[in-house]
Amino acid sequence: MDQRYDLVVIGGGSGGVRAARMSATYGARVAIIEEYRMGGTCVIRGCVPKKLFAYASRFHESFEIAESYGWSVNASFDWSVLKANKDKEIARLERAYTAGLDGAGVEIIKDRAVITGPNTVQLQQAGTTLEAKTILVAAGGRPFVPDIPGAEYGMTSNEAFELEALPHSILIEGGGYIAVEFANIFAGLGVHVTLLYRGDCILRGFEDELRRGLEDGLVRRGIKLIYETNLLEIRKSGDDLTAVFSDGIEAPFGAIMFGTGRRANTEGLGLDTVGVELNEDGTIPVDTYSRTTCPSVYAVGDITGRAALTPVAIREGAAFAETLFNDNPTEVDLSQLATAVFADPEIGTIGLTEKEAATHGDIDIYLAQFRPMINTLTDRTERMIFKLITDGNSGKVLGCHILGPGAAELIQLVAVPMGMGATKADFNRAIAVHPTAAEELVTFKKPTYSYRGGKRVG
Ligand SMILES: Cc1cc2nc3c(=O)[nH]c(=O)nc-3n(C[C@H](O)[C@H](O)[C@H](O)COP(=O)(O)OP(=O)(O)OC[C@H]3O[C@@H](n4cnc5c(N)ncnc54)[C@H](O)[C@@H]3O)c2cc1C
Ligand SMILES: NC(=O)c1ccc[n+]([C@@H]2O[C@H](COP(=O)([O-])OP(=O)(O)OC[C@H]3O[C@@H](n4cnc5c(N)ncnc54)[C@H](O)[C@@H]3O)[C@@H](O)[C@H]2O)c1
Repeated sequence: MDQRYDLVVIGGGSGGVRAARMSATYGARVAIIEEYRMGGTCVIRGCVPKKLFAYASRFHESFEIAESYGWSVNASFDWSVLKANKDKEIARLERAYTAGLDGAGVEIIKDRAVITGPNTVQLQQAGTTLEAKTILVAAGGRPFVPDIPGAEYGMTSNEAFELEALPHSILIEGGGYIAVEFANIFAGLGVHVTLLYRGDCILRGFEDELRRGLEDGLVRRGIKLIYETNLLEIRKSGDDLTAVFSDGIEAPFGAIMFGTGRRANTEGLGLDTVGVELNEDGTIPVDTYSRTTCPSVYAVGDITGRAALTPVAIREGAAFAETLFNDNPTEVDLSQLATAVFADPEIGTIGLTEKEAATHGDIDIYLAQFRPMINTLTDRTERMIFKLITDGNSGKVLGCHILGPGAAELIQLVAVPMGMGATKADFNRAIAVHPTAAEELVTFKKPTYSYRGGKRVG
């Protein structure tokens, strides 16, 4: 076999697959190397199975509301059915990803790759070496587990997707996306959940009202929150695990999960042999064309530490292929990123938070908090939140933050006018769709309050 390629891609996840497929479509001879399953984190043990589990966990709430609308529901839940159906769907997606690469003429290699030179990649099992004009590193990341005694008894999101049975209770450490989303999933499926976070409120960096609103939602769903505390040790005690906390308290749980962040898969990849510099956290610094410090080596996706989101990895992979194999230099603009937290209630967010915007000049804040209509026949007091942040002079929308049902879908659409530089007047030109929650975005008459000269007024 002739093993010389225009491009060798390391990692068959969101970024690598998109780059490989597009580059091959533009006529490049491409090989992609994947050591685990084609599709990577998002498809196999990230966004997709997580969202399927989130759907499963939400039926519980719907059944509760249903009674206020006259329905009687006698429901039970079987984890093994959900797990089997999830596995089937993930296997289908994996086949679809493989077929897409095949169809584009990409050579798929199942092995572990190590870079051995600026133009060579070694396959660890096969023991052979591939030659490539360009190497694209799209090897993603893996869960980070704090180094504490008994950490091996805990699990991460990887194992949470493969559980044979649900635990009776779970302690989840962390206050970010994964910890919060999994706390919701497990609670919605009937597990007693405790969320342990070292800070003073979940989702640091998100808009304050949304953090507090989601926190209320978690508590309402029976999730116990422990703040400003760390997990110091895990001990096995019979079928359970004992958690030892930094305040000296010990408590038993059916399972313990770490949602304590992720690290780039740069270790043992041979990057040092070709002079690719790394950031302190192990990610690969790249320029706006995804170039590393070695001219023949590029990097996209989570491994670059830009933004660990699937659509970002895909956009970076596509821009790489455009630049190198379609003679169309394309930079990736990550200045306005919409993102969602698939919890209950849901968060959708884009642009500057109030705190960030207030340091940029005069701004106006439009804030609405109300019970979503579906709750009105129920005794649920939970509120929906819409916050728009606009430039005090031009009216340009700088940030939009939504908490409540459908927030992820809503923020996707808000991202379009915001990308076009829309102002509040542009939003107001749209006639409301009634009765909807999102009509708030086009019917705000005047700011709820403002900042002038960095000080809050009104
Ligand atoms: C639980 C969870 C939920 C998530 N939910 C969302 C969400 O809802 N929305 C969202 O946008 N993002 C979400 N993400 C993030 C998203 O999954 C990642 O941003 C995305 O998968 C990154 O793609 P990537 O191509 O950079 O890397 P990956 O998808 O991680 O792919 C890297 C691949 O490289 C392989 N690999 C690594 N080293 C080697 C080697 N040496 N040789 C061969 N192969 C190698 C790995 O096996 C892996 O398949 C979630 C992540 C997790 C963990
Ligand atoms: N809905 C989505 O789009 C989605 C969902 C899941 C993951 N993701 C992506 O994956 C990335 C990783 O998610 P994540 O939740 O693992 O990371 P994260 O950075 O969002 O959260 C990590 C949490 O762990 C805590 N932590 C870190 N080190 C710790 C330690 N030593 N001890 C105790 N606590 C510690 C942090 O304070 C933080 O609260 C996210 O940043 C996001 O980009 C996105």
